[in-house]
Amino acid sequence: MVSLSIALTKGRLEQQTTAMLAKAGYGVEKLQNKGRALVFPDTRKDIRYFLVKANDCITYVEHGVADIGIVGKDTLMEGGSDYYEMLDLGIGRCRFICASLPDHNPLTKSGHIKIGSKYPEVTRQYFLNKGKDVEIIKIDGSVELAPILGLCDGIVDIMETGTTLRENGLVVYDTVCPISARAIVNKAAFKLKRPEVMAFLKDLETVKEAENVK
Ligand SMILES: Nc1ncnc2c1ncn2[C@@H]1O[C@H](COP(=O)(O)OP(=O)(O)OP(=O)(O)O)[C@@H](O)[C@H]1O
Ligand SMILES: O=P(O)(O)OC[C@H]1O[C@H](OP(=O)(O)OP(=O)(O)O)[C@H](O)[C@@H]1O
Repeated sequence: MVSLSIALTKGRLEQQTTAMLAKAGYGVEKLQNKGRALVFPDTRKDIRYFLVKANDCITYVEHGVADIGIVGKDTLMEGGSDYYEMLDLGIGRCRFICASLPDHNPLTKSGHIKIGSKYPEVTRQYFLNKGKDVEIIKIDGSVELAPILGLCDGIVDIMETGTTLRENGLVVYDTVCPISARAIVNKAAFKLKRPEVMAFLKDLETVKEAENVK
């Protein structure tokens, strides 16, 4: 049996995660040159990686199929809690923002407001803390469209470069919180495979610190 199983989030985090693993000395060539395969043995260490959607990364870790998962803080904030969040990797940096059309600040609008988001729990918590009477409309993508078409008074979404908001004429009214990728660990694996888990996290932390020094 392999010593560690690691679930990696596919998509935007994939390339930065594999680059970090390569810098840490892991054998991720198969991940870097993949076709449609989903499971990848490390070519140097007793590790296997698999690529999953962000929400599924948490599920695999919670069920112990993955000992470790690499996933965005946005996904962790939205659901699941049966794992240990061990390390901020400092990659996949972006932020949650509240945005809308110019002169349509949902934060200063009185009474009932409608907010569109892919992240209903993050949105609920954010507006609850602000004491607003909010109705959340769950949207699965192209969230910026919703206030433009009048579906809602504003959105809570991820912003990285700001290009999507700008090109759609929306403005940021507030930053909810910063986001970056985290390493999460299965609770049983943390006890039963502690030396392997800690060695892996230490290797990634060393790369993160070296990058910060640059
Ligand atoms: N500009 C960005 N937009 C969205 N996510 C980003 C961005 N920059 C970094 N991320 C991080 O990358 C993770 C994966 O995002 P990605 O868009 O690839 O997958 P997704 O949210 O499942 O979307 P899709 O359903 O389009 O595949 C996010 O959860 C977030 O932590
Ligand atoms: O600030 P920017 O650099 O423009 O990035 C932010 C955009 O990227 C994400 O969408 P994504 O591309 O994942 O597509 P989606 O709308 O289908 O979620 C996010 O929801 C924003 O729309």
